[in-house]
Amino acid sequence: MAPSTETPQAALPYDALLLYSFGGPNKAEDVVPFLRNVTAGKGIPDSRLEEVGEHYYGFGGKSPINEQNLALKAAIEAELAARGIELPVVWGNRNWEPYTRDALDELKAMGASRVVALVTSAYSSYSGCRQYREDLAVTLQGAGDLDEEGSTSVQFDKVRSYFNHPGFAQANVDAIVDAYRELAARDGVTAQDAAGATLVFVTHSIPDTMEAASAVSGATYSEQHLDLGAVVAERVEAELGHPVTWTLAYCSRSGPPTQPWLEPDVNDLLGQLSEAGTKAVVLSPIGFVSDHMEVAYDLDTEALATAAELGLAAVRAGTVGTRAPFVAGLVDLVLERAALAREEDVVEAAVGNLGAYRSVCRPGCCRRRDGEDSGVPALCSVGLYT
Ligand SMILES: CC1=C(CCC(=O)O)c2cc3nc(cc4[nH]c(cc5[nH]c(cc1n2)c(C)c5CCC(=O)O)c(CCC(=O)O)c4C)C(CCC(=O)O)=C3C
Ligand SMILES: [Fe+2]
Repeated sequence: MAPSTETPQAALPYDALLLYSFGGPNKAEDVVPFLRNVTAGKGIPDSRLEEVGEHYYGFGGKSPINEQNLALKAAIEAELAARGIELPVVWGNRNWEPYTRDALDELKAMGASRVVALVTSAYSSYSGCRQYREDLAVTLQGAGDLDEEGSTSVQFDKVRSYFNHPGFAQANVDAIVDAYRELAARDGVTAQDAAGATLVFVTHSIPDTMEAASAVSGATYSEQHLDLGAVVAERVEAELGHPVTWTLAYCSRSGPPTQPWLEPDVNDLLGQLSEAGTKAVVLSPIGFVSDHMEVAYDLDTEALATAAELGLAAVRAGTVGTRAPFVAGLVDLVLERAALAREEDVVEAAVGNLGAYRSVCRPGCCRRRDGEDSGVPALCSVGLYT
C-alpha cells in the first residue's frame, strides 16, 4: 500500500465512491431472473440463454462475481484508509442485487450530492461504458432524481476507462509472470516448452457493430486490447528474460450465429496453435477484472478442456482481482478524477500509444451501433442525449 501522502480531503468534491458492477446470481433461483435482466430486449436466442443458465447451475447457481466485488470494495477501502482519505464506498450492480437503485437510495440516505463512479470494466465499448452511463440515467429518472434538462439530485462523474492505466497494466504483468513460473514448475512440462509458451490474451467478444461504434472513444475495443497487450508482453519478456509470442482471442460470444462478433474464439485459436506446433500456452484474461463466471466457465472449464484435448500444456493467469498495483491504481484514478473536477492540472498516467481516455465522454461515445440514437439518456457526457 502507498504511504499516507494525501490529505483527508483529497477526494473532494466527492462525498462517496460508487463501485459499479455487472452483478451475478447468488443461488439457483436467481439464475433465470438474472439472465432476464441481462438480456432484456437484446435478441439473444433462447438456446444460448439455456446454455448460459447451465454454466451457472454447474456452479450451484452462484456466480463468484459478488464476493469478488465485495473483496475489491474492502481492498479499495483499505487503500483509502491507508492514505488517510475519507471517502465512503457504496456498491451497486446493473443486473443484480444490490441494484443501482439500491446504491442510489444508500447514497441519498448518506446525504451524498457528488459521487464518483468506478465501473468494473476496464475498456471502452457499449458494454463497458455507455451501458453503465445509461443505466445510471434511467435509474435516476425512475427515482424522480433526473429532469429533462439533465439536472440530477445527486451528481455523478465517472472514472475514465482504465485499461491503459499503469496499475492495471502492472497487475496483469505480475499475474502473467506468475503463470509462466507455474507452467515451468508443472510435471511433464520442459523448461523449453514453458519458455516457448504462447501468451494468449483473452477478452469478451462483442458484435462487430459494437466494435465499430467503440471507435468514437478514441480507438476501438479490440485496438485498446492490442495496445495494452504490446506493453504487457514487453514487460513480461523483460521479467522472464526471453522473448514471448503473444496474440489476442475472444470468449463468451452470444447473439445469433448470423451476427458477426469479434474472432477468433479462444477454442478455435488453441486448435490453430496446436496444429502449428505450439506445445504450451498461458491464457491471460486481460478483458476482465476478476475471476467471475465468464472466466470460471469459458476459460477454466471450456478453454482448459480444449487445451487438454489438444495435448497443449496450459495455465490460466489470474485476473487483476485485488492485486496491490491494481487497487492502488484505482485509488489514483479516483483522486485524478477529483482533481479534474476541482479543475486542477493533473498528469493522467497511461501506458501504450493511445493516451489517457476521457473522463467526460465524447458525444456519441460507445453507442451500441454507430450513429444509432437509442433515445436513452446517459450520464457522464457533455449532454444527456449526446
Ligand atoms: C465486453 C463485455 C464484458 C467485459 C467487461 C466487463 O467485465 O464488464 C462483459 C462482462 C460480463 N458479462 C457477464 C455476463 C453476461 N453477459 C452476457 C451478454 C453479453 N455480454 C457482452 C459484453 C460484455 N460482457 C455482450 C455484448 C453481450 C450480449 C448482450 C448485450 O448486448 O448486452 C450475458 C447473457 C448471456 C450470454 O449471451 O452470455 C451474460 C450472462 C458478466 C457476469 C459474469 C458472472 O456472473 O460472474 C460479466 C462481468
Ligand atoms: Fe457479458
